[in-house]
Amino acid sequence: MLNCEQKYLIAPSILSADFARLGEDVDKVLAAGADVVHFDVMDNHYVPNLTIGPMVCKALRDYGIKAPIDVHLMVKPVDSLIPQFAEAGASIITFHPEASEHIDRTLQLIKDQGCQAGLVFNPATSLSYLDHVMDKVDVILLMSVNPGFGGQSFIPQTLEKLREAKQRIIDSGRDIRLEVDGGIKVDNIAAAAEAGADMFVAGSAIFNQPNYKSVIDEMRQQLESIK
Ligand SMILES: O=C(CO)[C@@H](O)[C@H](O)COP(=O)(O)O
Ligand SMILES: [Fe+2]
Repeated sequence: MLNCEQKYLIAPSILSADFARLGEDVDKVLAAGADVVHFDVMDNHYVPNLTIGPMVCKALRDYGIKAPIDVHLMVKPVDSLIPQFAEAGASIITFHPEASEHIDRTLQLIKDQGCQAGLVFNPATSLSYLDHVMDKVDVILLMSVNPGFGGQSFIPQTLEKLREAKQRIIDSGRDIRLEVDGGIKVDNIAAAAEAGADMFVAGSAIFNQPNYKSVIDEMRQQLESIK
């Protein structure tokens, strides 16, 4: 599960990792200081790309990965995959509200499986989906790109949406993580944090550099600067 004590969490997206050596690469990024493994699941239906499923999540656990695994489901329908990911060792499962016929039921299903639950908002998806389910949400994930691919550019309007989501979290009085995903780099992570984010997904910014530790250290320095 997520470490609630730690103010900011860095979650490398393994979409940009070396799939031929996935266990080693995930070990390497965790040893470099990452907190959470962000695991992007795409079905070539809800999004135009096809990635990895529960077997790969289980393989990472069997390999010895102990860090929280944050499963970002970009699939439709979602419910049938939830027990499979919980069984495979997922810690957090998030899904897009447009991909579920019954959002409250899907959130409850995730929690019943012993995982933390979250909703994911595309750039043009309204936060009003949160209106009646704040009590069931552990994580709110705002996409700062359209889902489907790594390596896209951060959409600046996300900053205003992060502020709105943060206000909703404050108003709820609950301890909810605010995650941002897409185009996060050393030069914009502080702006996302200032707008309210406290969990940062970064794929290409970390895995496309030879020294993961230096990127993660620079990201933490940026976050330190706004404390
Ligand atoms: O969910 C997604 C894309 O749909 C993300 O998790 C990306 O994989 C992040 O990659 P970068 O934008 O950081 O390269
Ligand atoms: Fe993601």
